[in-house]
Amino acid sequence: MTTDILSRIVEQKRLEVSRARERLPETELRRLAAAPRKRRPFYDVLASAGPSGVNIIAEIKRASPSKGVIRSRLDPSLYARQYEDGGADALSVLTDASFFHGSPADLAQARSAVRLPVLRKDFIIDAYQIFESAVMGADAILLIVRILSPEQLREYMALAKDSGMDVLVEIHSTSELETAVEADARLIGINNRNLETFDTDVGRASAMGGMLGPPRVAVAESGIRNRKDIERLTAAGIFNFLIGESIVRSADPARFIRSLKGY
Ligand SMILES: O=C(O)c1ccccc1NCC(=O)[C@H](O)[C@H](O)COP(=O)(O)O
Repeated sequence: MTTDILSRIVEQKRLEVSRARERLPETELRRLAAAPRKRRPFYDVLASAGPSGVNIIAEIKRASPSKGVIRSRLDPSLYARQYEDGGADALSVLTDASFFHGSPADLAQARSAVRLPVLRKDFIIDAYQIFESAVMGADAILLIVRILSPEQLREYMALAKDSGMDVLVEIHSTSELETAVEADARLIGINNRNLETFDTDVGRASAMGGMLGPPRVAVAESGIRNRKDIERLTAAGIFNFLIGESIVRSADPARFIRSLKGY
């Protein structure tokens, strides 16, 4: 059942976008997206390591295709505040409802509770979703190389930039890394999760992290469980970490984030 998870997610997104277009035409959404909004810098925060030498993007994640429900009764404002108290440098919020039980409201609530920049984590396959992200108040969006053509990747990066949002470009392989570099992505997320088996292997990010240098900044994503994983990756030159499940499952997220940062 896992083999085709990304195709199933993409198929569902196509349906959702076409329904959303019926409710709110793209011309109207674009008009709303053009309204000036103050965005918080995402790339700038992650471009250099803070005093701990480690930046954590802490994720609000209720459920996932690989693990089912992780934490159903999750108050996004409360979690966001705990993440900020623990020293998280940015937030990631899953807004997909069908597979991750998230919502745009989760993003809005989390963002309004803290001063951290917020990444909208979703599966963007249509320009409509970029305007949606801008209206939602996202400071950055995720673009996944595997589900976009190189032309779409460039176009969506430009649209995000026009709306003042940063972009995290996600890759799973060296050939996708080439596509990201050709599109001139500055923030590149190396996903440790194998989407066929759902296994995670931090060795994937540690192998590819060394291939990136300034102004390109690497973010290790998925399967990071403890300080030991972080140390392994910092030794490979990576200092940004996007972490969901292990933070959400911990009894004390603030304390857990401190421990990830080595405090
Ligand atoms: O988390 C999943 O099961 C998953 C399955 C298919 C596509 C994407 C998936 N996750 C999205 C993410 O990118 C993660 O939430 C993020 O990297 C954090 O991962 P983790 O720390 O392992 O929760």
